[in-house]
Amino acid sequence: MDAPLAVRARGITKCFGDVVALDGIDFDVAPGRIHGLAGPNGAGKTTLLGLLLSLAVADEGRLEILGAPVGRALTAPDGVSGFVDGPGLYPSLTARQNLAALAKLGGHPVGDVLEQVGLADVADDRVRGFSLGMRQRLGLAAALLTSPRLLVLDEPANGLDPAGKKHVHGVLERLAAAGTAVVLSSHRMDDLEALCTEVTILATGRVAFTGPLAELSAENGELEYRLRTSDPAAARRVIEETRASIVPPEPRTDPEVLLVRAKVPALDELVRRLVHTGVAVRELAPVVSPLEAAFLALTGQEALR
Ligand SMILES: Nc1ncnc2c1ncn2[C@@H]1O[C@H](COP(=O)(O)OP(=O)(O)OP(=O)(O)O)[C@@H](O)[C@H]1O
Repeated sequence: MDAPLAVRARGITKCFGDVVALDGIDFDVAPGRIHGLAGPNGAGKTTLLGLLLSLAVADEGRLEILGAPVGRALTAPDGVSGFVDGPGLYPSLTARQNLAALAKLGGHPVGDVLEQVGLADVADDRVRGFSLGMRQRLGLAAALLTSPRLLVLDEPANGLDPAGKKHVHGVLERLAAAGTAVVLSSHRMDDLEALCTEVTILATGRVAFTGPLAELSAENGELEYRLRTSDPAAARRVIEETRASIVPPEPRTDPEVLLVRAKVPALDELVRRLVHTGVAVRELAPVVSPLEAAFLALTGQEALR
């Protein structure tokens, strides 16, 4: 029999007084997937992650975690760990002491998880002196102590430098490859694109999109691209013969660069024609990534060029 879904949410609603933080949320996460949660400030991401960790209880709807219905108890089901609003750590204790305090609840050796998140060298330093990125990594280490089958992380890349981010992404990818489901929120669309195969986009407490990232790809809509060629005047003439269109330039746009709006098939046709005409393509890149474009469209926000 197939393993149960790590998360199955149907019609989840959560209010705080008059504020409807979540309004009929449906979404699924299968084992071994890294599922990204995106949405503007106040969209309900942290509230949803909190429900997955049993930090709060939904007002309405049905939530199943690792195949079992979630009741009203405010304790995370076995196999679930993570954090929202930053990891809870004791600043006066060292990294190792913080984990040792938590390890009483869990099974994984403290030294192993410190090694996994790249904090072995500072294991005996007090957390008070840790940077935001180091605290995030220590929070992840704490979540790994129990070898979770569902890992829930609110903005785990917050404060991480590029190397730290790469390291943390590697840890999460290895966990997912071993069958752990990871649900994480981020405001960085590039991080979500690098790490996740599926996303849920929330807008004012509702699901604007949930599913594979590939479904949000450029084929579903027109995107704007920066096009730099060896001959902008000739390129402009070629564009006019295709289904692509030229976007009027902003005053500060480099005159060598044309902004082109097109769907992927029209873009393919354009590149073929440019090459055929002897115009070299020196740069062709989306102004915003397909995920960011979808995010902005679905949440009613404007792209900045
Ligand atoms: N404990 C609470 N009491 C009252 N209102 C709350 C509480 N927690 C969340 N809210 C409200 O619920 C809505 C959703 O908040 P939530 O923190 O889940 O959004 P978010 O998507 O995580 O936002 P951000 O990106 O800013 O972290 C907001 O309107 C927020 O003000």
